[in-house]
Amino acid sequence: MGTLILLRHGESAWNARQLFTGWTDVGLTSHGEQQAQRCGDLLREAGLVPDAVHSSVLTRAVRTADLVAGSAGAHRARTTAHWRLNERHYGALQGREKGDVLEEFGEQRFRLWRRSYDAAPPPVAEGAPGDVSDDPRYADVPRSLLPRTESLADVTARLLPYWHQAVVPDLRAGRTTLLVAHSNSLRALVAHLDRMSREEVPGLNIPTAMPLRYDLGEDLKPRVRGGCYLEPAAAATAAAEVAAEGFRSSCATR
Ligand SMILES: O=C(O)[C@H](O)COP(=O)(O)O
Repeated sequence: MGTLILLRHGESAWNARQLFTGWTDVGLTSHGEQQAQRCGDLLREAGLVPDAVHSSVLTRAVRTADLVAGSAGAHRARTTAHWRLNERHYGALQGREKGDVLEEFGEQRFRLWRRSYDAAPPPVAEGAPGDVSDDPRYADVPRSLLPRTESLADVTARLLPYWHQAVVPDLRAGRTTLLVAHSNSLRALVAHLDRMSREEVPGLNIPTAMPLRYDLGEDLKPRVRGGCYLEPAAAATAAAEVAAEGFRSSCATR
């Protein structure tokens, strides 16, 4: 089996402002671009130059994948972008500041919407910003499959067909396979690979631009549960920062 590298895109313009993003198509900040290039360097130094690259269709992931492949020297890698790897559709929360949502709805609801397995935020209304049914980028996707909100369970259900049909064959062919996606599409995949219980899922946070290596057996079971970050200490710090998003310190200024 080839090695799997999971990577959340570099910092996006809306990550920097702590806005719920979901399917909103925002670009990387210059810091995010640098992070992506550095990830490519890390992969090259670790001997993990990708043979195959999969990303979502959202610009922040596509751009990250390009930058990583470029700096890793993966010039012959086959790259594919697919909507099934997109971020979770964050429904009516898209565009809202995380701290404001926490303040308005309280911690319990905020945590439920953000980190539970089953709960979905309120959907966007038909035709409202965030409704992608008329977006030409998704013209080939049956309308019934295009979400207006999603729980992590919904993300898992739409992601797994792509995982089995497109990513697993690369791994079985022995390819080093880079999958560039998002906070919640990666949480869905990690929870699936690690066979996480519902109770474990809320504690899982994926930092931006931290390559996470998985070596899987023929049965697709990870050899090391949770995988191995190439930079474990930095990844743990960054994951704790992700978990704390929305919770403003008492001396924060707005
Ligand atoms: O879509 C988003 O808002 C970001 O990708 C992060 O999502 P998170 O708050 O669930 O980590």
